[in-house]
Amino acid sequence: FQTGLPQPHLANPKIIPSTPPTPLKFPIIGTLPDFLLRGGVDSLSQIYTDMYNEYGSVFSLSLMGSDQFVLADPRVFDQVVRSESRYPIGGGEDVATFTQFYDANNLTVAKKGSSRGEDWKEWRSAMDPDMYKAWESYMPTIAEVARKISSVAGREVSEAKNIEFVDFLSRAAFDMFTAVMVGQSLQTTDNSVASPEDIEFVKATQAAFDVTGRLLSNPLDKLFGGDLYSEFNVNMEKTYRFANKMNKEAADQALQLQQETVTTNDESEGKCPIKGMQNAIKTKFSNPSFVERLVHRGQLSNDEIAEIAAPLLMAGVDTTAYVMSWLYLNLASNPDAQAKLAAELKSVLNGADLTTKEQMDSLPYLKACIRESHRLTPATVVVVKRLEKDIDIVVPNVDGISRSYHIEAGNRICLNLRGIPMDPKYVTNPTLFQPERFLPSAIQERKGTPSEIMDHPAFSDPFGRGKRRCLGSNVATAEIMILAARLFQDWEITLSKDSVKEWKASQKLMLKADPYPSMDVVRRM
Ligand code: HEM
Repeated sequence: FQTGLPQPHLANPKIIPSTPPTPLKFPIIGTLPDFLLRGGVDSLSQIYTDMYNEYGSVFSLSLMGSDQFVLADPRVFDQVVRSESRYPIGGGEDVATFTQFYDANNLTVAKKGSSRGEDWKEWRSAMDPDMYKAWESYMPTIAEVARKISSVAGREVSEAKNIEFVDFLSRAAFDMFTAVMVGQSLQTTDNSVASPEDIEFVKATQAAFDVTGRLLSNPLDKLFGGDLYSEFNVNMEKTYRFANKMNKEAADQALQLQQETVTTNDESEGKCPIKGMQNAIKTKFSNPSFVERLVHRGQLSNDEIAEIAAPLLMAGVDTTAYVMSWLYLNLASNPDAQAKLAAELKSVLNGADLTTKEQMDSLPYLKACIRESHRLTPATVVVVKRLEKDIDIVVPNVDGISRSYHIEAGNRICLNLRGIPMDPKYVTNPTLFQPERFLPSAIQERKGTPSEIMDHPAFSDPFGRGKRRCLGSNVATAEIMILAARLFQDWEITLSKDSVKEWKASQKLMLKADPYPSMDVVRRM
């Protein structure tokens, strides 16, 4: 790799059409034997590092009919992102458990989110304003929930030992996201108030999510996973029913309130409905929830708003929990980094909640911890794009020669998050958790050097690239930062003395430390 890569095009005679190196490939099972020999899904992280070390910047693998073309360089990967049409294919389309459930239950609006073409575009345009763009407005709500979560963390995890810290994080993700969605938190982190029905809801959602992960990532479960499909359906049904009811009640309430307010204002505003509506929104909904915003926007019916609850919860809760689980594991394993973070939080927030973007921007060490956690322990090993049309990918100047690779529509192109980010040529001491490498001064220092590649946006977060980038990326980032800002101001989070000392990154729907060590949550002095 070189910095400032030239960007040759295919007419350049120095570009050699090539095929990517790949392990021995068999009919139907593809490169599965090599994959299993390298350790299979339980060694996924290591496999992508090992293959990068063995094959270099480009290689391919093929698991049970699913071909992957794996790139190390984000600038090369961006050729795929730049070639996206108006309607790129999203990852959701491959999640068969969900799409089959939507089909079987005739859930047309939910299905649109993981489809493509105009259906997806219409769905995404209905969601974007109130989720992707309005993220900042949810910060105070999230901060209020984070405060409640933090107030019971020590009791629930360490004193009463009601719950392991990693499960506490999952429930925290639930509490925060339901508050964004319907305006009030389910408070599943607090055993003294959580209803058994709510806890059941969390468990069913996690179970559906985990089964989906096994079916998606384990090529053997894909073949022999009949029972897993029925396990998925049982849990998904529970989740769907609960989430649907939660959203429908919130939407109906919002609509009723809106109608009442409009009527009241009609009387005082001489029956001007627009003025009445504006007043309704100003007075009754000074900080509306996502569902209330959708109701006010009037693009979707209340039944449609209810239908999207389960898919969004599925997409938004456990994903956030997985990412947080690595962040807290890294900070518990590196007490010095945690102490520096606590010092930054104290000096910037001085006990206050994190409620504004300006505060967020004044917490460079917290941002660096999140960024470094994503480098060292990403929740997924690759960023994936499925091709809508054939493409010729040009990989410039490997061995002094540029190569082009013709990849056909329908195949997957991946950016390897375990290649360059773990390569000592680009990152010093890559196996260590060192947030300092992502402080603004360090980023500035590596400008113009080969290591600058680490600061490419495709490496910077786990939310994907291009038009199908995660709908909830901004809200999830806010949730992660706000909760960390609260918990690390209030508590010291450490690995329990008798806890396991080693774990591996095991593949569920995303990677999770397995076994996840026990943690203690002790009041910070
Ligand atoms: C840290 C937490 C999260 C991670 C790591 C994550 C990851 C991702 C990734 C990688 C994609 C892109 C898939 C693709 O390229 O097709 C995606 C899409 C999506 N995410 Fe997230 N996500 C997170 C949180 C959330 C939240 C909170 C929501 C709730 C709104 C959400 C809703 C979605 C939806 C609806 C899509 C599909 C977007 C589309 O196809 O247009 N995610 N997510």
